[in-house]
Amino acid sequence: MKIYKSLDEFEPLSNAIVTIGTFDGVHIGHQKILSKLRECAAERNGETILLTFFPHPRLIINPDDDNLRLINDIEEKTHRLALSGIDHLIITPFTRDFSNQSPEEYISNVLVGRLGTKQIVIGYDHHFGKDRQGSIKDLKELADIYDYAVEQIPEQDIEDVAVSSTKIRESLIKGDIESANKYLGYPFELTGTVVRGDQIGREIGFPTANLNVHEAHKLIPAYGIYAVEVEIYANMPTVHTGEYVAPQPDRVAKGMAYIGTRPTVDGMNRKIEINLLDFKDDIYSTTLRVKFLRFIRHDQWFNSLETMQNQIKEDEKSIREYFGM
Ligand SMILES: Cc1cc2nc3c(=O)[nH]c(=O)nc-3n(C[C@H](O)[C@H](O)[C@H](O)COP(=O)(O)O)c2cc1C
Ligand SMILES: Nc1ncnc2c1ncn2[C@@H]1O[C@H](COP(=O)(O)OP(=O)(O)O)[C@@H](O)[C@H]1O
Repeated sequence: MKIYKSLDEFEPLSNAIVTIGTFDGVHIGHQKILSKLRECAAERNGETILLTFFPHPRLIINPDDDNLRLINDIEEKTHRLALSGIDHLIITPFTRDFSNQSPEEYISNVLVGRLGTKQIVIGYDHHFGKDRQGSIKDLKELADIYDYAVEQIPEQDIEDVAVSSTKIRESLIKGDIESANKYLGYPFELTGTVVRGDQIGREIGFPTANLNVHEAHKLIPAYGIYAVEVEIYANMPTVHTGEYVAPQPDRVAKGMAYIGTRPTVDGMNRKIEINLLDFKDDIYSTTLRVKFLRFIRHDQWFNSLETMQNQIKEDEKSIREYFGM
């Protein structure tokens, strides 16, 4: 997969098969659309393009909107799209100028002029251009003039996307990781940098890497303890222009993740902390990609560090059992 960080970097193709959208989650609903895209490209001997936006359009149109909760950060999404077999991924900044184009300007400048679209694979509810005035009707009306075909994604497939997104969000918020992962088709992930905490962890025999999640708008699962698999990257490259190279973790480990406010130590802010099993190295400043596999229990207040420590030992037992360790 080739990555472009703006439309300006892209040379129009002679046979572009295009879809457009945010694809947050790249879940099983999205997968169906992406396989449709690949099928269309195979039939026409074309190349697939996915046009997506970063930052998320809602943040540009509504900068005060604090309700956006993303299932993927941009690196996670890119990785998932690469696995889905997309040929060209264009991640274009969603600016006001971009969004102010009329529907026809958008079709002629972007779809035809910039991409070389020969077929657009899109849902009946897709809107584009100034004030979202453009619709699939405009795409169909202008198809002959601009010489491209429109493949409408069946309504049921669009419905499946909405259902999957909703189920994933609701499941994560409840801590139902198994359901979320079923709808994602892969384990839900958090990616972040290891920062310093209060150094209490090592005192109680459970050092915990404190995770500073990269994406400020990322959806964080329910407070509680989880069985996780962790990829450790000394340097995780950020998404850049050119051929996508999947980042290779320097190490992988299994562990227990804690999400909560640490009521036992009078914590105030939400923390995400990971204790890795059978591990004892300094990993400050590394990047962790944490894959959530199972919910173990809710966050709790304990009347002493010792009672909490005993409970954490029980958590460790359950998690080792889960992993068969
Ligand atoms: C498996 C696990 C379970 C935990 N459960 C709780 C809990 O139920 N209540 C709580 O207040 N803190 C809980 N913690 C968080 C600890 O309070 C925290 O790791 C400790 O204060 C160390 O913080 P530090 O990394 O900033 O030093 C848990 C941590 C782990 C690793
Ligand atoms: N098994 C382990 N799991 C997680 N972190 C570990 C482990 N062993 C050593 N460490 C290191 O210890 C740090 C966590 O220790 P801790 O006392 O909890 O300090 P802090 O409060 O700064 O997180 C981690 O950031 C990591 O560098």
